Amino acid sequence: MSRPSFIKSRYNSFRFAFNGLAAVFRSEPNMHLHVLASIVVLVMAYRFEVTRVEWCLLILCIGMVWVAEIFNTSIETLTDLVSPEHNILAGKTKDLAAGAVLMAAITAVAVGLFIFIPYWAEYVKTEL
Ligand SMILES: Nc1ncnc2c1ncn2[C@@H]1O[C@H](COP(=O)(O)OP(=O)(O)OP(=O)(O)O)[C@@H](O)[C@H]1O
Repeated sequence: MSRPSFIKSRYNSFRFAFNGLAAVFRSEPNMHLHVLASIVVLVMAYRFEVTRVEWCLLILCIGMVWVAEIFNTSIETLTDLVSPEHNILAGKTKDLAAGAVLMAAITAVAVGLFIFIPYWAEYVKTEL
């Protein structure tokens, strides 16, 4: 059997990765919440004209939460495959993965508050 060309195999890698992204969006209600939160944050960042460094921090936080959720979904899927029956270690594995998402989300909220509180305070002072 001939090996696929370099370009074809790279193309397939990207296609599989996008399939994975699409699967998370289809199957995970939590991902819909992350997307909604990301849109709210990006709109606020645009509205308040945050600095270039603040844009970078916000985008990093959004990416961190999305990546954590995608890994969480991957770990849940693998755990269900390996241990469909009740098992303490399977439960611990899923709890750890969910804990990672929570930690990422808490970090993102903390960064968001540090960035936006001064803008909110300025808005309240000048507009209300
Ligand atoms: N096979 C199992 N053995 C033991 N406990 C399990 C098992 N599967 C799930 N659990 C427990 O139930 C919890 C929820 O598992 P579930 O697979 O429903 O995740 P989920 O609620 O869909 O997570 P998410 O909301 O992140 O998608 C786990 O965190 C774990 O504590």
